[in-house]
Amino acid sequence: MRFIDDTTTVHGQPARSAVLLVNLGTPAAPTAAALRPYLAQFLGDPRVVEIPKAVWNLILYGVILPIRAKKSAAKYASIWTTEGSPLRVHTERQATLLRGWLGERGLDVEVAWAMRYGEPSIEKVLLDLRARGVERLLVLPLYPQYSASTTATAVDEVCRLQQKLRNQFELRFIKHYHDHPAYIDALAGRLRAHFEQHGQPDRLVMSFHGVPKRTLLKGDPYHCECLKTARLVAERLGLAKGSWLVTFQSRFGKAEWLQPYTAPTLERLAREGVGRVDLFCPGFTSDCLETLEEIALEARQTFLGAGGREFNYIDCLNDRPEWIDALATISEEHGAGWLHRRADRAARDAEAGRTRELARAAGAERVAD
Ligand SMILES: C=CC1=C(C)c2cc3[nH]c(cc4nc(cc5[nH]c(cc1n2)c(C)c5CCC(=O)O)C(CCC(=O)O)=C4C)c(C)c3C=C
Ligand SMILES: [Fe+2]
Ligand SMILES: [Fe+2]
Repeated sequence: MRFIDDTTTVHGQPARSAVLLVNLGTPAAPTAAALRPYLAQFLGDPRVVEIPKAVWNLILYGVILPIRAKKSAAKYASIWTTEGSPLRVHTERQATLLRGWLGERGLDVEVAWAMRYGEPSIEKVLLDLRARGVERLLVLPLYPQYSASTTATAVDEVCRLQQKLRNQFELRFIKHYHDHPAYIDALAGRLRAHFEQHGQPDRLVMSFHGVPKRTLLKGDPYHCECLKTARLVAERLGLAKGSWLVTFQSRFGKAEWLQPYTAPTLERLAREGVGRVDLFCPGFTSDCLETLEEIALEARQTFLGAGGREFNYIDCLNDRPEWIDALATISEEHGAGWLHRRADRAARDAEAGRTRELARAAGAERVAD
């Protein structure tokens, strides 16, 4: 048996740590050709669509992909930037900034980022970290609320690769941080800044990505975690009861998803005479197709078209300092006493030197230079 790290593992590298940010993934280009493989991988994941493979593959390849690839490509084209897909741009920026923040806290860690679907794949990034001597890996999915369709599949994928490594990582996973004070503070800070600039709306809508309702009935805690996040944010800001509500967006397929749905709720609010709605998506840590197109463009039209007077979309946390600080705090807490620190770097380097000598003496072929 040949393990996939057999060509990358070397002896005598200083032990290193890394934080791996994992996000959902995004197509490489806003075209139907790029959407097809991305959607096929995403919607072909049995954690995402829980329909028996034989049946689902017929529907996916026969009906969904031919239509959706084209439709979604047009939507992506409407939000694409000169730097690429917003989700990718924000995720990369978060990783770069987080590395600096962790360094300031005395940690000696790399920060890598990977996508569950598309590129850079978890496989590619893990092998790269392996080759560079990363030993301890803290996996931080960029989903504050745990769901089987997002967090669990990212964990599955890391574990699938771990099975293929001769020299495995020492792993820690962050399951969720939907109620972590640093995350709640970052959300509250984002909203406070918005209200200071624009005043208070008649209604604040906090819209989360939906999931099929049956996953809640089967025990997925996602719904409860979304509600808790929203309640804690409202409490932190002292929002009056009735001035805010939670909705769920991005429904896919015909089955019932978590309710209330975002778009029909906006229509109802407009019909009831609510003049100004501000909409925030606390579960999305980066702006992406689902916020920039579905909410900032489409939902706005829905609300205004139904008679609403003013609709303000509030940007996600993206690269806001409070958010990067929260990511640093969450990483530091989960990696306490475990993630390597700058202070012991020299000792680790010296130790690696001794290991190299012994490996050479034992005739090991691959030794770090
Ligand atoms: C059965 C289908 C889907 C489930 C379940 C689902 C859960 C889920 N998704 C996110 C976050 C994001 N989803 C995004 C895009 C997206 N989601 C689905 C379907 C399901 N999501 C599709 C088909 C797509 C692709 C676009 C489209 O064709 O509509 C994105 C944006 C990606 C981007 O490139 O910008 C995010 C982010 C969560 C958090 C979640 C469950 C909790
Ligand atoms: Fe989604
Ligand atoms: Fe959508």
